Amino acid sequence: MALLEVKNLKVDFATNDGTVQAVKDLSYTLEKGKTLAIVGESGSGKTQGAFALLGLLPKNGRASGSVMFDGKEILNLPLRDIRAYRAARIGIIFQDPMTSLNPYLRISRQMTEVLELHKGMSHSAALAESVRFLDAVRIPDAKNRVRMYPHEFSGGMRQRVMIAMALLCGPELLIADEPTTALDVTVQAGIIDLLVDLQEDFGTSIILITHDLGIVAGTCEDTLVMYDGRVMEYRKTEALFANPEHPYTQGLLAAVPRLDRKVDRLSTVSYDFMSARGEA
Ligand SMILES: Nc1ncnc2c1ncn2[C@@H]1O[C@H](COP(=O)(O)OP(=O)(O)OP(=O)(O)O)[C@@H](O)[C@H]1O
Repeated sequence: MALLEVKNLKVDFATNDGTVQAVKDLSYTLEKGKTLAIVGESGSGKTQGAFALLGLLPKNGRASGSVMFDGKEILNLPLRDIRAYRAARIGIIFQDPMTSLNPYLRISRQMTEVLELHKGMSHSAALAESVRFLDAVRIPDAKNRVRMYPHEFSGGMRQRVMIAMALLCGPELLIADEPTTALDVTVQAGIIDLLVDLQEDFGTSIILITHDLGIVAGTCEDTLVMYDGRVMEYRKTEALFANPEHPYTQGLLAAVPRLDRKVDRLSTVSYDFMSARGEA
């Protein structure tokens, strides 16, 4: 059974000028432990299509269609029911870590609260677990840094903290919405590499939302290309890169560093990543 099955998802927004159809028809399937990239230009409906799964749409938004998670319909569940899925079974990381991190609370407090609430852990066990997760996302000196406030971390480190928080309760699915867009290129490579490693270690399924096809190759098994709220192309990433069928995908690929230079690009990324390990 698939972990996530999205069928004919639609998202509409009521505005003063009428209805905006942000997502017109979105269907895909994600198996356990697999990684799917959802790619498309700004405004194509990637984010709202993911927010709809978790009941995170803005107030004027309405979703219809079907979202089966682990065999159960979760679309439009009452808030208290969908909250049981958020964090515990489905984690989300945003482009800007400060969307999820409270600037006024130490990281330790923010992480331990989640574990105490969702896992019923004692404070000392939750603190030890928080340090373990900060270690897992390669925050040096996690034992001491856990006491810091978000602003005391660099952008790349804050993104790592948010990944640690999203993984804390062992979610089966992690939705990463443009997780590296705000970061510079070397730090981006480190974060993507980290996600791939964590996916292997924790067996978490990942949906990676991005406008950048360049970070998808070598990261995600499947790629779904969205344009104007619809699926343009949905295939194995390798096949899509080798032979893009849809003219829109061909255009997106043309905007990525040239395919015939792919090997150069990848080796540059891995080189950058080595130096990025000591980053931030
Ligand atoms: N609250 C809202 N009211 C009306 N329209 C909205 C609202 N939120 C989003 N939209 C519209 O929905 C469409 C899809 O937005 P969405 O954020 O999903 O795009 P995206 O592909 O994720 O783009 P980006 O990469 O810029 O985040 C856009 O046209 C956007 O203007």
